[in-house]
Amino acid sequence: MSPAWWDWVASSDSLTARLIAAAGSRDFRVCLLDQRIGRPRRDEAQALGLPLGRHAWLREVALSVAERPWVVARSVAPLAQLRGQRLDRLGERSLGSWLFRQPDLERSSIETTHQPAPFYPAPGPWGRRSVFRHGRFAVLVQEFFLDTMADDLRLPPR
Ligand SMILES: C=C(O[C@@H]1C=C(C(=O)O)C=C[C@H]1O)C(=O)O
Repeated sequence: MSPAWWDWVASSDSLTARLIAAAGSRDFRVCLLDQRIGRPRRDEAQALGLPLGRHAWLREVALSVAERPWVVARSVAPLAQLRGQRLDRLGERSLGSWLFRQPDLERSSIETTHQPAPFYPAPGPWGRRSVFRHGRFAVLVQEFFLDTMADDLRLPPR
């Protein structure tokens, strides 16, 4: 992995904050693609230790700069621990804006992939996923960096 991509893919602080900084004077927006209660994919359920077939909160967004999607993300949270967080009201506020306010937030190690986002038909060099935990709450966050971001920031191919 090139150092330029390592700075993005391996970063453990807020991706939203990094994208806003990289956007400079260009508009940044969280575009809500889908948010519902549904069944996670097998790999998502396994990452969360969730029994197969169990329902979860699913959220898909595109993090866009000047109307161009740079990152698409899909987050999965088991329903049982979703008491009181009211994440269904997030709308187009970043999930990170809530997560990184939690004082005891923990993040698992970050796994990477070259596979494109299964929920969004756009190519990109890297994807990553990690599990955030706050008390009993857990959310799997999967983020896919797109070629549009590489082009706009003149990042290397990988
Ligand atoms: C976890 C973060 O939140 C970002 C925002 C998301 C959302 O609004 O659904 C999902 C994944 C992240 O890219 C972050 O900013 O690091």
